[in-house]
Amino acid sequence: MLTLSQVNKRYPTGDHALVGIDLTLPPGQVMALIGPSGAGKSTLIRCVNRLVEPTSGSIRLEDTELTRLSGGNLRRARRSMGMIFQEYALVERLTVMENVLSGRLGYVGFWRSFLRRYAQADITEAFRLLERVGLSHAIDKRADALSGGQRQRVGIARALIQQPNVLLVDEPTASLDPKTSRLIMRLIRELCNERKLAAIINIHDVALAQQFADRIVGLRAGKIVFDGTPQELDAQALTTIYGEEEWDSQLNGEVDVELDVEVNGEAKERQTAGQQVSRPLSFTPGEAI
Ligand SMILES: Nc1ncnc2c1ncn2[C@@H]1O[C@H](COP(=O)(O)OP(=O)(O)OP(=O)(O)O)[C@@H](O)[C@H]1O
Repeated sequence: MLTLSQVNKRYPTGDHALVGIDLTLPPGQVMALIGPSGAGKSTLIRCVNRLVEPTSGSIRLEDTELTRLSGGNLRRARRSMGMIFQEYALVERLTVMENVLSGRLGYVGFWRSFLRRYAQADITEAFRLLERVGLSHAIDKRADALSGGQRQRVGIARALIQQPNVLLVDEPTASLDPKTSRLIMRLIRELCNERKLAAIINIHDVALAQQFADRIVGLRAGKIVFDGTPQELDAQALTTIYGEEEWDSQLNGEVDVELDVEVNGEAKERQTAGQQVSRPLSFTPGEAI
């Protein structure tokens, strides 16, 4: 169980990025964190693993108060939080297998870590995870030879080999095409189910959040303004989170597509075509407004 109580973050610049955040994440729950650019989503995730220092408040993971930890205790606590990043954060010149095994570095002693010597059990687990994420054919490939979707699969396997209690996922699909984005979100969802693993996923794509999360939390200007199920995220809730927009037409799956049609290679005519799309519609409010 992860519990945030009255968490505030004020950056030295004066930006009040988080304002009195109260949030409890039960075991096994997959929570999507949505909200406009600058709402504080990344700050919230980074306060949990202390990449960003909260200004005040309490963050507890199981029985451990994370905000008071330092040194070795903080390192040990971080092992129980798997991070998956938008930019993958792989070591480019290392192979897929080596990148996954690097998730174990927090567990091995200094010399083993320095020499990158891993226990046989870790290597066996890395093979198993790579098979699970569909990369068993690519274990010897260098990270810089992988596609975006493959890189994110490596990032997922590396986070899981830590045996975390919670996954902190920061815009996992931001650099991926729509189909790969869905595959990655489905994979994260399935792995959380299989391992009864809780996750906070910072994501801009509302449709993906609705499809793959158990719960959606909406942030606006550092405050929680929505906390509910994917079904409860209606046009009114989206307006509260993102501001006025024609959410109903988007949620009902009808969009007007304006087409620029070239006639004889020269004159341009503007046409509007009503297009029916099946739910959930993939739209990204951060980009749309
Ligand atoms: N290192 C920093 N120093 C100063 N201000 C910061 C820093 N990081 C973030 N902020 C500010 O804190 C607020 C929240 O930013 P944050 O990146 O957490 O939002 P976000 O919801 O993740 O945005 P996005 O969706 O664009 O990534 C913004 O006003 C931002 O300018």
